Amino acid sequence: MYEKITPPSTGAKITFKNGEPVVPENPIIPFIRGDGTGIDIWPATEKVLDAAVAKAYSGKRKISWFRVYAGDEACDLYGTYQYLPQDTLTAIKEYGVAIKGPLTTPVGGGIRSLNVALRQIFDLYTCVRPCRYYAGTPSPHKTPEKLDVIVYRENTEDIYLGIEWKQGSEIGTRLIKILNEELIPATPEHGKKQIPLDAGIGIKPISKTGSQRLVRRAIKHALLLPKDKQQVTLVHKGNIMKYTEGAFRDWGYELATTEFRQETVTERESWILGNKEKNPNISAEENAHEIDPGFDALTPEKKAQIVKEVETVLNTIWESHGNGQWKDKIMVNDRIADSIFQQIQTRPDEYSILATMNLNGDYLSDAAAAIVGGLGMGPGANIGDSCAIFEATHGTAPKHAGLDKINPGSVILSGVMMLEYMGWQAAADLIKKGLGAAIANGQVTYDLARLMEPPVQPLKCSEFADAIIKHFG
Ligand SMILES: NC(=O)C1=CN([C@@H]2O[C@H](COP(=O)(O)OP(=O)(O)OC[C@H]3O[C@@H](n4cnc5c(N)ncnc54)[C@H](OP(=O)(O)O)[C@@H]3O)[C@@H](O)[C@H]2O)C=CC1
Ligand SMILES: O=C(O)CCC(=O)C(=O)O
Ligand SMILES: [Mg+2]
Repeated sequence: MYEKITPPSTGAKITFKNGEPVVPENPIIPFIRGDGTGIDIWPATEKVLDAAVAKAYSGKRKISWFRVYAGDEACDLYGTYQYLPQDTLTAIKEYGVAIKGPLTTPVGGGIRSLNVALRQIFDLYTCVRPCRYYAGTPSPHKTPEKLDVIVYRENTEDIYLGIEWKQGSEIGTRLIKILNEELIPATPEHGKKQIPLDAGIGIKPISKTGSQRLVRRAIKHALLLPKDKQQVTLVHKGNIMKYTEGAFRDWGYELATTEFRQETVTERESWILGNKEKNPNISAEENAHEIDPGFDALTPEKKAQIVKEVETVLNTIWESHGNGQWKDKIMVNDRIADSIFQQIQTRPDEYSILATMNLNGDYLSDAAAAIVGGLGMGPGANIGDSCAIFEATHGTAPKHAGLDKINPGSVILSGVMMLEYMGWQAAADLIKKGLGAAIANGQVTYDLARLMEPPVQPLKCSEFADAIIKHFG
């Protein structure tokens, strides 16, 4: 079955039932060490995860690690250009849950991202990246503790599908000509626009199915959060990209107000309901005026549309959501992408789950991680219906590779997410406790040490792992 790898001799497979993992006491879990700083981070992570599982379950549970290869390591073992060998794909498919270090992607040419390929091959359509603050973590922000968000990023489409043509390529030039000569002129809204003949071309597909399955998971997650965090914000640049990013927003609202009608309220609905609660005799027109500050300047058609929106909301959900009932529902709102980047800094406590398309989520998860201590503190998970691969938000950080210096926190916390996904909460809690205590004690790697006041002597990557284990208690 495998060409160059052998599964551990002990352990059993994780299986899936209705999209949920069924985990044996001794699961076999494939891991990819990763390029660059993977060489430092992975051993530290494995040590912490093993110690937590052993302590939490007194040796009754144990992970059997199965080393599989991708990236530079894979080329060393399997030969030139064998970046993602079939062995690795077979193992991940077979065992269902895996964890990986970062993998390098060259800029401007060369292979396409192996990280993205894994997400697409296994249809891991949800990328979950929580950004929360651990007490004592230094931050450039004054109130990092107010940020507690989870980026829910669509993980398989958008420009990450990787359908693009190089400037000057035969097909790219042909495509531009067809667009310029046939398709753009046939689309009146595009007027006389033309694409420069020396442009590179990329395709940005955003599908209704892809958007809604992501938002569905985000809403289901929100249902499990404490009441004050039950909110899903649809992040988009729909003012500019109307039929891709704007459609993502519209499909998100559509899903929320159909499949989850009893559980959700949209922000605009909450305003309409709130206005009627404050003034039971308010007319639909007055209500429309309140929810749209620019109402007076609108065209008659647009005004009529908003009045109709008010009437529809009151006719359809006043009974189930009115008289303050909406305050117990999941709030679904939306924010334009540039605005959310400043909002998570200026009003962090107003946000919870941020549902995004692929590119916006990629940017936003690094930005949010920076607020709570940097990329050394940014875990993640790629989740589908029958497979999950856990990995940090950050990349290979090549300049720090092999120095036993980098912060392993993000991959360790990705391991925590994996343990939680497996239902091994006691082990996950031990690691969170140990990590929090190490940080609060000033036992941190260089990235956090340099931000601390007064400055502390940084620990090595491996020493930080040991400090976490020591603080299990
Ligand atoms: N999922 C994946 O495997 C990903 C892979 N990549 C790939 O990684 C490669 C390098 O990308 P690059 O843009 O440099 O981004 P990186 O995330 O690898 O590193 C950028 C900087 O972030 C900081 N950083 C990263 N990881 C850590 C950590 N564990 N602890 C503390 N600080 C950290 C470092 O900052 P400082 O030096 O200031 O301390 C580092 O120089 C590229 O090939 C890219 O495609 C990128 C993202 C995700
Ligand atoms: O695959 C890569 O090289 C980069 C991907 C990335 O930045 C991410 O998923 O956050
Ligand atoms: Mg990224």
